[in-house]
Amino acid sequence: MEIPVVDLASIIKHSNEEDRKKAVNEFGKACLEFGFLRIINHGLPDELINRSRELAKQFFDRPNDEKLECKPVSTILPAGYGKMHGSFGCNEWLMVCEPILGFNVFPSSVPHVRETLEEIFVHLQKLGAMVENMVNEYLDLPSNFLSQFNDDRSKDVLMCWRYPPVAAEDANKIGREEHQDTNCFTFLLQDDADGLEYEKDGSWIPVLPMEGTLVVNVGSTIQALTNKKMIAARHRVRKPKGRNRHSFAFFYNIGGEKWIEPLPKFAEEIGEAPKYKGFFYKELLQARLKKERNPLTLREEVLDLDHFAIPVEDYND
Ligand SMILES: O=C(O)CCC(=O)C(=O)O
Ligand SMILES: [Fe+2]
Repeated sequence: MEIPVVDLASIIKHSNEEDRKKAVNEFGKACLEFGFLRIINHGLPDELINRSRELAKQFFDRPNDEKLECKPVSTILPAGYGKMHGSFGCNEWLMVCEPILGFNVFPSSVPHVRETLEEIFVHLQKLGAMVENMVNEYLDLPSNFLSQFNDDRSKDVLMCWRYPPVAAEDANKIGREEHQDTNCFTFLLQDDADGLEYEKDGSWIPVLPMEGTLVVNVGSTIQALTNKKMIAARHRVRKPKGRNRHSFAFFYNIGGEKWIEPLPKFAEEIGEAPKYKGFFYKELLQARLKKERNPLTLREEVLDLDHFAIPVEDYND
């Protein structure tokens, strides 16, 4: 089933109240029913998107030893270049963090790559705050509740990905393992290579590239806070055929010290048992990151939100 497309023009332009409410409603409903949607008229300039894509591509085209010089300098947030070495292929990434932190590492051989990727980072961060406010309104939470709860922007991350092409016989194999994003909201900018799929009611459905749109998906943190009203849909990426696939994934994150548990409004206050135990966000994140960076991690060591689920039979205890 095609994911919904939500037009954000009325939100960006602060136009009439009726259109604004309509957009908030459509956005919120898509988070409940799909956990995956597209947005149009999202306010990100086309020119900036194209420039960012072009420079990320130029970076990945540089020789290996030059890319390796962009290895992370910070152990807190490993901004910089990395490459996977697992059965899912040698996907490469360039991780960009909040520019003010000063952790970002870029090659001097690609002029303007820093300014450009840090510029799109800031735009995506604003979009994240806007979407968070829309969801806050849709869920009828106290004004600014989510933005006050999620008040640390230093953990936001932009991942620029390159999925290298594979031999013909391997095409269509999975190049990025199925997962839920752990964060609040993710914004995805794909190039024109297909491969992204999301899971709905047990089926895998392609999210085909569509120029002018940004894909948004809900993360596990929002699923837990809403007691599974909003869903963090699983997604995965198939290996590209005969060419590289590039994408940007911007993670509107939350601080590791935040205690995440279903809000009473979506549990006790409406007579529903909480579906998750409380946890510190970092507990969920750490096991995921370990897996991503160390292919030897065993599957059973990887935590996802289900790890904190309260079994149904315990609901009424
Ligand atoms: O490359 C994509 O389209 C998806 C990337 C993704 O799911 C992620 O980075 O979490
Ligand atoms: Fe993801």
